[in-house]
Amino acid sequence: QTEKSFVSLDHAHTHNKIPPCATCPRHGRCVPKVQCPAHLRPGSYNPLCELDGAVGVCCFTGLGHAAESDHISRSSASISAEDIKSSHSLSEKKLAHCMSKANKLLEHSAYTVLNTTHPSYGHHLSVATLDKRAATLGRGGLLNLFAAQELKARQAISDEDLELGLTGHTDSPYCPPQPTCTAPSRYRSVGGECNNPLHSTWGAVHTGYERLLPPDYSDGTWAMRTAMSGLPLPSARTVSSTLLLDGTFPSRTHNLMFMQFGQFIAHDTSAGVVFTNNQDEAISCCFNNGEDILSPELQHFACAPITVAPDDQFFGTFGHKCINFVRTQIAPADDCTVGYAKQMNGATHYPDLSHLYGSSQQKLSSLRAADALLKTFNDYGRELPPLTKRKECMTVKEGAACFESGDHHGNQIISLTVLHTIFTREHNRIARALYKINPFWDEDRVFWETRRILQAVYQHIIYNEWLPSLLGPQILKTFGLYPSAGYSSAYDPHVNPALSAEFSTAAMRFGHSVVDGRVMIPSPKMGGVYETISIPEVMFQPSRMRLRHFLDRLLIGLTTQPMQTVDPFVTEGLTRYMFHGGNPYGVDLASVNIQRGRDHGVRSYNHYRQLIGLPPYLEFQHFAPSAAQRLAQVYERPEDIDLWVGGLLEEPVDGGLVGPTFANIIADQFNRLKRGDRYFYEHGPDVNPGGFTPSQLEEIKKVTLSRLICDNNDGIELTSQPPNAFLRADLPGNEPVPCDSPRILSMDLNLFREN
Ligand code: HEM
Ligand SMILES: [Ca+2]
Repeated sequence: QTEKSFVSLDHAHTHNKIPPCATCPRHGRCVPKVQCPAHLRPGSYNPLCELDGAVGVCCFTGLGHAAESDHISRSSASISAEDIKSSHSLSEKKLAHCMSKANKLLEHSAYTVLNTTHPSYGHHLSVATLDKRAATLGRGGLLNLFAAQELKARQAISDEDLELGLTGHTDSPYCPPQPTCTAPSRYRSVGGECNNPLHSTWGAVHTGYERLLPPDYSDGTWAMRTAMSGLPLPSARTVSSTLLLDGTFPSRTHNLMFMQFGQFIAHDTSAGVVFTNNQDEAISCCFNNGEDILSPELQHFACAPITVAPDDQFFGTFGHKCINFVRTQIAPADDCTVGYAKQMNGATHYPDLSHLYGSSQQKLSSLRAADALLKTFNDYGRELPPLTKRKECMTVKEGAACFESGDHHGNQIISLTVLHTIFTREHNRIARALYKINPFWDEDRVFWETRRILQAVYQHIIYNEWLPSLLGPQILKTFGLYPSAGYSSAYDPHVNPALSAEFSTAAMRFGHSVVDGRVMIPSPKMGGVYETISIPEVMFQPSRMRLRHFLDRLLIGLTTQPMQTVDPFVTEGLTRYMFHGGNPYGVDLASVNIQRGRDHGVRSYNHYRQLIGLPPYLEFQHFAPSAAQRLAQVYERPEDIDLWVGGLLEEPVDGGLVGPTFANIIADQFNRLKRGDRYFYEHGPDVNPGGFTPSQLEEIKKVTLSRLICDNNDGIELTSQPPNAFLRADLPGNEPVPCDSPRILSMDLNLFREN
């Protein structure tokens, strides 16, 4: 009874027609609820307010979890020097113990190292980094975490302080090196440092994901989430196989290019870095390729294998009881404080094409060619990304091609490799043009100017084309995501742009639901379909890129073929056969997503409903009847439901593709990636050291993804494009037009002539 009345009360609160106050008292700011976690805290004072046609809350704490008064009264609470000293020495001991155990495991490599022919190796390739710096920082992150655990055990930090992040005066044993930021640079740094002059590491590579709500670790610091009852949660595989079935529901409006560009953005902004063993090899947590869970003595401390039930309809038939899963490394806090675990992002958080240019100077140098160009592989006149010598592909076939990229997973699926190709070619196209326009510029100048322009073009495509067709008009307005007429005045140096754990482990993974298990390769000249590819055949196997007609045909296919709708249906290409290579089974991405959310301590779905101002679902019956029964079959209580699962079950918001919970989490993220990025393309020279002139900005804003496709295809079969590259080509008004049509504008690079 009490629970029910809480729901209806909350409902009334959300749907108040006229918010009680239009302006906030006491210098509070009116923000969307998702950006003010304090409004959920008992006793917190956050009156409602009007926000561009939506209801927001007056916020006094910003994105911090703690209420205003907590900060003032408790952040200065000091912990005794004695406690800090012993926490440091104990954490050193604990780390040494972990490392020595990990070293011992090397002696049992037949069990503890993942076989490179196993499907999970493809998963490993997707989430490991080759950057040596990550390992050093990851070790520091662990050391600091162990210190926090020790302080908690001694009750020197209370559970609540830990949860609210009130450890500001607690020195950590490891302090990450700080970048030195000299005079503001006209160009974004490669690793994302020095964007914000006051917080030089905000948004930089190898820093932690932030969170919208305090974590739900079962020990308060790092242990995987458990059920409300304290029992283990249902196996991620059981949730996946019961709730996330295969099914084909093509979108009536959006095409596969929308899906593919989404993954492209995801890889730019998010690349969780998993632990590797002490020789940088892939860790195996399963026995004999999945026959069973590895015995605890042989498990690496970062193992969190997914249990497969014996009656599993798919993996059970192979006698599997285990899906490999390795946890994400922890990033040390840049202000040298201890606290709960924040996972490490191996990409720069900004959408800055770090997956094209790399997130380190070293990587960038390896990708650069002479004359300000990016290296390419000239395949009989067709420019492809450079071939890689690293073992990055899942095939050993003679003549197989595999390509380099700024990150390490440009080959994950061939349609992604296609976008890497288009952006590599666009870089080289712009660089060649700038050389002609500014013949006195040196090579470096041309390179960095080209990168600056291409990053702007790409951000414009995200904010002008991709987001609007994802989120619907109301959310775009509320979160200020529409491009402006001229410069934007949104920059706010107090906004941390870092990705949220909720965005990267759940909301942005809506994309896994829109993947189609089959990609049609049309045959434009003959009409009809030339080939239908089952997607696992082209994961880490991009050799078809070398076929003369392939790129053009796939580009046409991606704009023609509908994507799948956002719903609880995920193709078997991802849930059964992903990365199968030569094996009859692959990895289940849906269970990996669920396990990753638990690994990152993401709270359960209901917490985020409340965060965005919706009533929690306290009974399974609150969900659609088809889902309710299945949910009740696997979860003990509705309060246990994983965020990614709950989000996929929602009906889309008006004019958008995802439900309100994902829409708010995604909108918050892109709002912070705009307001918290000094180099955001629309920010003028008053704040942006790389700001464009008004007329240059006007040119940049003419560019669409269709323009990029028109300018960088092979010209063999592709001569026209739908004006909106993310909508189906058979949608009235979006029929393909010739590439020189005024409906697909070009930017005039002459505006970039230096006088
Ligand atoms: C096209 C086929 C795709 C494949 C094979 C694929 C595969 C994967 C894999 C293996 C991971 C790592 C999972 C983990 O260990 O946590 C991942 C992560 C992720 N995927 Fe996908 N994905 C695909 C498409 C997409 C799309 C279309 C989107 C978005 C629109 C997307 C968004 C993400 C995000 C945000 C992550 C988290 C990245 C990180 O921080 O590690 N993916 N995907
Ligand atoms: Ca980036």
